[in-house]
Amino acid sequence: MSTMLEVKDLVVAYGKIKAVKGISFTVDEGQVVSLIGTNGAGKTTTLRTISGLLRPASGSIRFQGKRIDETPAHDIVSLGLAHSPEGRRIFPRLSVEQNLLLGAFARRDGDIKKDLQAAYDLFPILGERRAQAAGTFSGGEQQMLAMGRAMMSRPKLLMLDEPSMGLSPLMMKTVMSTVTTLQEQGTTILLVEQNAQAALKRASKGYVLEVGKIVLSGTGAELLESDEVRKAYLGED
Ligand SMILES: Nc1ncnc2c1ncn2[C@@H]1O[C@H](COP(=O)(O)OP(=O)(O)OP(=O)(O)O)[C@@H](O)[C@H]1O
Repeated sequence: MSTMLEVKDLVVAYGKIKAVKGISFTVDEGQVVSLIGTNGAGKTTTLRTISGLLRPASGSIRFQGKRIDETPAHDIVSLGLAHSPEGRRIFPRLSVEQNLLLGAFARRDGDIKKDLQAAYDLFPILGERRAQAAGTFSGGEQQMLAMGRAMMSRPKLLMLDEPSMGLSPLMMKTVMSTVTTLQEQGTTILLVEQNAQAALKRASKGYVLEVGKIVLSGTGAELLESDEVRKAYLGED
């Protein structure tokens, strides 16, 4: 299995405050890798840095062997790395379809219609409501839209920032089972979650982030069984 993403000794700071304090991890092709941690652990900061929206203070990020830590964000999308952000960040006044098309901005080929259909196959509600203003969608529907939009760039690696946040258990199940579907279709996934159970169940590999440092790693199953994870993240005594 080849390494798709390699993050090495990554440090990210906001002014004098270090939010990420020297983390290293890898994502292999075809895997779902989960990064879990509580509020403020540095999960979003890590994803935003990989996407090129923030610059590291030190360390390196390689995507398919190529360093990307100085590459502009739009070029990173073109290389095949997409980010579905926390809080979804959809465009509320635009229609569902217009939002999806924005996800294809970096594409130059002519298959965009086919990919729209693939997004509608993945989440039928997006197709049924393609002309509806996205701002009128529920939280779960907006999450589906954000994932569909990220898939429109045909990513090799999809990064999902807390897709389960604020969703009903049923909606969460739908969104999470899509993670498995996308993996089966050949997409590699880096999943950031506070919901350790949902994220680790699906993960080939997981990392636990605490105040900017990786404190534990292992297979998803190993982490779900570990006492530390059970106590801190699954609320067990
Ligand atoms: N723009 C910013 N300016 C200053 N500090 C920031 C900024 N964004 C995040 N931080 C700080 O960096 C740390 C890591 O934040 P980050 O959002 O990466 O955590 P997180 O693990 O994604 O948390 P959450 O699950 O709450 O989203 C926190 O202490 C946060 O307050």
